[in-house]
Amino acid sequence: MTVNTQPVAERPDPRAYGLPVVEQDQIPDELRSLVDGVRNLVDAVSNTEADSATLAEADAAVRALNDRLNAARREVGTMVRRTMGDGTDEFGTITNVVAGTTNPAAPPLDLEHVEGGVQGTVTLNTTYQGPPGLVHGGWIAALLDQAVGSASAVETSPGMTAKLEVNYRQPTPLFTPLEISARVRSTERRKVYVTGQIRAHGQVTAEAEALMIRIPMDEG
Ligand SMILES: CCCCC/C=C\C/C=C\C/C=C\C/C=C\CCCC(=O)SCCNC(=O)CCNC(=O)[C@H](O)C(C)(C)COP(=O)(O)OP(=O)(O)OC[C@H]1O[C@@H](n2cnc3c(N)ncnc32)[C@H](O)[C@@H]1OP(=O)(O)O
Repeated sequence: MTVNTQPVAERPDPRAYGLPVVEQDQIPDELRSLVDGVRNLVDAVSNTEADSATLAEADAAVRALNDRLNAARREVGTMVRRTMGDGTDEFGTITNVVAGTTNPAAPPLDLEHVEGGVQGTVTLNTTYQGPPGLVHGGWIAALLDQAVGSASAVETSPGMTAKLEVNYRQPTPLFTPLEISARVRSTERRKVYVTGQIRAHGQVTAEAEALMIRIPMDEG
């Protein structure tokens, strides 16, 4: 295996690309709590059988909140910097749909840097449902895409997914802790070959092979 782990200083700084950066630990607790509340709200709305009066009241309240929150919006492309458990810094798009800190549509997934890649656990509710009681295949691919991208970013430097092949081995259940992992297998110039897995109850339900292309360092 050829893995060229690069020091943090050699990784691209989003500011060089004109993107604003927010520090993860400066995101207000109130916003984190709101994100969690809205995530639960999406689940509640998706599944509610409340009466019309209750629905109308909820609709008006949500519309009023939208107006208030939209009065102060972040720039599209805002990045968040977080320091991982092992001291390495990682940049992510703040609203990333799979792992964005401020995105209520993102499942509560935290990928930690481990030897050779990343791993994390997530439990998905009906927001992510495809077949009855099971995770949607597109979301399985999205979780794996995020994991392989993150593994490549922490082991080498950030890049774009050029190719992602997903093998669906077993149905992936909702309401079950899913172990997500990804490892860099080899690198060749800007090409990074990564594999990823999702496990439920210790059994692989889906696996991926991906090719990431690292962002060129001399641009910005
Ligand atoms: C955007 C810049 C912001 C910078 C901010 C700084 C830090 C940010 C930190 C992290 C944030 C960045 C991303 C993380 C966010 C989310 C992660 C989730 C992952 C995704 O959700 S991401 C979206 C889906 N993804 C796409 O939307 C890609 C569309 N696509 C392209 O943007 C280009 O297509 C690209 C970039 C892939 C390559 O373009 P390119 O011009 O840079 O590279 P080039 O063509 O020179 O190829 C170089 C070598 O890769 C080989 N190669 C290229 N493509 C190949 C392929 N498909 N199959 C087999 N080999 C391939 C060539 O054959 C050559 O190989 P060789 O070295 O052997 O000659």
